[in-house]
Amino acid sequence: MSKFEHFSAQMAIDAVRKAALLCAHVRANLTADGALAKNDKSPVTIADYGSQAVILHLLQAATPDIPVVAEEDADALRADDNAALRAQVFAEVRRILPQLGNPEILAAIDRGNHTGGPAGRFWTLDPIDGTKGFLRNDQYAIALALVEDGQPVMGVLGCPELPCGHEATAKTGCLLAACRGEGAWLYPLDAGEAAPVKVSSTADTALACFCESVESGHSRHDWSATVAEKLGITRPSVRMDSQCKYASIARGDADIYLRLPTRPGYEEKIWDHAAGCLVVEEAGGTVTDIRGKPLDFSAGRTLRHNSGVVATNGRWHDQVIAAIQAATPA
Ligand SMILES: Nc1ncnc2c1ncn2[C@@H]1O[C@H](COP(=O)(O)O)[C@@H](OP(=O)(O)O)[C@H]1O
Ligand SMILES: [Mg+2]
Ligand SMILES: [Mg+2]
Ligand SMILES: [Mg+2]
Repeated sequence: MSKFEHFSAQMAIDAVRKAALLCAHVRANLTADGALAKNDKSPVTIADYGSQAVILHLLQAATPDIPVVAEEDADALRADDNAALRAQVFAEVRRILPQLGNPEILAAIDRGNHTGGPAGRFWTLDPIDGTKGFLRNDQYAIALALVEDGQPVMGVLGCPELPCGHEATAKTGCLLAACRGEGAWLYPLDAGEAAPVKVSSTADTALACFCESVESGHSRHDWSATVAEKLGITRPSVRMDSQCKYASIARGDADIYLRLPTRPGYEEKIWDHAAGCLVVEEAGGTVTDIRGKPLDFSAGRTLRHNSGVVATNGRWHDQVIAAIQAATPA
């Protein structure tokens, strides 16, 4: 791995940790006026904006020439109607980066407008993945990846509500990081030593544990139930918000992650998958779309050449793809 990648991985981990502090503080104090509905009706909160401001400011300082594809922009925050929410975003960001002025915070959020594409390097950020989970006090993730010539080469997943291990004493909050060709690593979210992670070695699909979105609007639960039946899986699915599902596959907690399209034409967003996909691949797993095609991060802000997502421990990925195809709803 190049010196640049080592440097950018350390910096990305540090940026995600800082954003996680902001998210935890917002969540502990969140009220109904801390969220807005975007044009597509999906929610966005003080913490989504704050996390994006913190990370994009730090990326600008460290890698000023690398553009960013991020989920949010500051348009709604600038509206007169949202003055109270805007003030809360400013206050939360300054708890983490006290020197930042209001215009710099808005400018940092707006740095995420790159179009992506096949050539060169860009960052992609989901400041909070699983905003609906965040609002429900369930799982959420902060996902940052570096994409080079259409391939994720470094990825960091901050998972503030995911326990760091299986022991009863395990701390809540972990972070997974991967660089292409270097494996995947698990860190405590706050600070501490890294340990390598590996996908499960479950050899029989019937014994697999599968996970999917909590939201039936994001992944078809009836379709996945039929797939599970075809694979002989008897355990019910584990429903979990956010890229914590990728973290679960990478750590071997679950064996299959199914994201089955709810409607034709929905294009998955690159920030919803880049970091998670690399972490799973580097932990030894396989990630494709529902037809078995690799995810194509070179097509812009979305995965428009793909449909849905399937991540597994890699042992019987083709069998899972075949079951999905055989169970395609009418
Ligand atoms: N119809 C749809 N199909 C698939 N994903 C969708 C979707 N509508 C929204 N999403 C994405 O689902 C993500 C959450 O995934 P999950 O259900 O696994 O928690 C959202 O990320 P955000 O929460 O960052 O907006 C959003 O980008
Ligand atoms: Mg969103
Ligand atoms: Mg997301
Ligand atoms: Mg998001």
